[in-house]
Amino acid sequence: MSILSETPALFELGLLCPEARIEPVSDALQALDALSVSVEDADARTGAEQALFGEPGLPPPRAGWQRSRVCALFSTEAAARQAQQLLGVQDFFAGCQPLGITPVAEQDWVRLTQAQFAPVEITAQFWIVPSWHALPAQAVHSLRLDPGLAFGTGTHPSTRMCLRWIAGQGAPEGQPLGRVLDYGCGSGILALAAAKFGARDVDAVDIDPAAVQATARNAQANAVQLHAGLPEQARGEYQTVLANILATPLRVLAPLLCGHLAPGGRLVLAGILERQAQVLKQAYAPWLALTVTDAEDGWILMTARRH
Ligand SMILES: C[S@@+](CC[C@H](N)C(=O)[O-])C[C@H]1O[C@@H](n2cnc3c(N)ncnc32)[C@H](O)[C@@H]1O
Repeated sequence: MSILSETPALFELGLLCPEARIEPVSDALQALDALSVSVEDADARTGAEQALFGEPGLPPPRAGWQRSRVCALFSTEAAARQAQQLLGVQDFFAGCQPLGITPVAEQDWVRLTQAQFAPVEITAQFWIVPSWHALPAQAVHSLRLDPGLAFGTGTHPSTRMCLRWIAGQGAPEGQPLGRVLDYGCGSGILALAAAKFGARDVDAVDIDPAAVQATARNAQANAVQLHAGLPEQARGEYQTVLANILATPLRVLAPLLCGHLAPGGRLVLAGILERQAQVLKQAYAPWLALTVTDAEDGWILMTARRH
């Protein structure tokens, strides 16, 4: 298979739907054996384009746009045409409009997807590298991580800042990480990095069971020893507590995270926007004094030592 050959392999049914119809129409398309259903802003790249904001790790605030283009892929033209006919007679289709059925050239989806993920440079010597890429020649330290269901491939500024902080502990001015807790581990990327940079015992926890599984798989792929589990599996005191979540959960988690810090231990928080620094400082003030120690693209890293 080539990345783009001329053979039409699939058929795309396009529909224009108002926001209130997106969910029932998408559900019906899936029930009609669509191979995939995607939703886009029908007014994208026009003056009427609407932004849907969601902080990383959280779903967007709404199911779709005022006018959404819903695209469903079918394996045959007949299946796409039948789906269009069946949808056309449903009550919930009122206000929707078919945009037509178009053949989609056969593509090598795997290669196309892989091509979008390149190695990520954390420091000149520390790289996050997808499994299908060769290691960059200058990579002294590396983690093998593929994009998956759990957050954390090193492309987000918050993750990168945490990774830089961890890598800095391996530098001459750094300090041993000791026992490490990665709270909200996602793919396990911070826990894996901590293990690579000398942590002696690593616990990685997340409320999402898919993240726990991904962390265990990624640990195996990187030949790293760690304990992945749900939050209640964080036990006792740690010399390093890492939490890249978001400002609101981090505020709520202040007593819990500080309760896990050993005397002299260090707390590293990320997932925080510049304007949220003060709120976080106040929330943690009863236990320790957070300071901003790194910043990238409007996101900040906050760290503190427990006395
Ligand atoms: C932004 S991702 C960070 C993933 C990874 N640690 C990184 O640095 O890229 C945040 C993770 O925290 C998890 N999470 C959110 N709220 C949580 C909570 N209250 N307790 C534990 N994990 C939580 C989410 O499921 C998600 O996997």
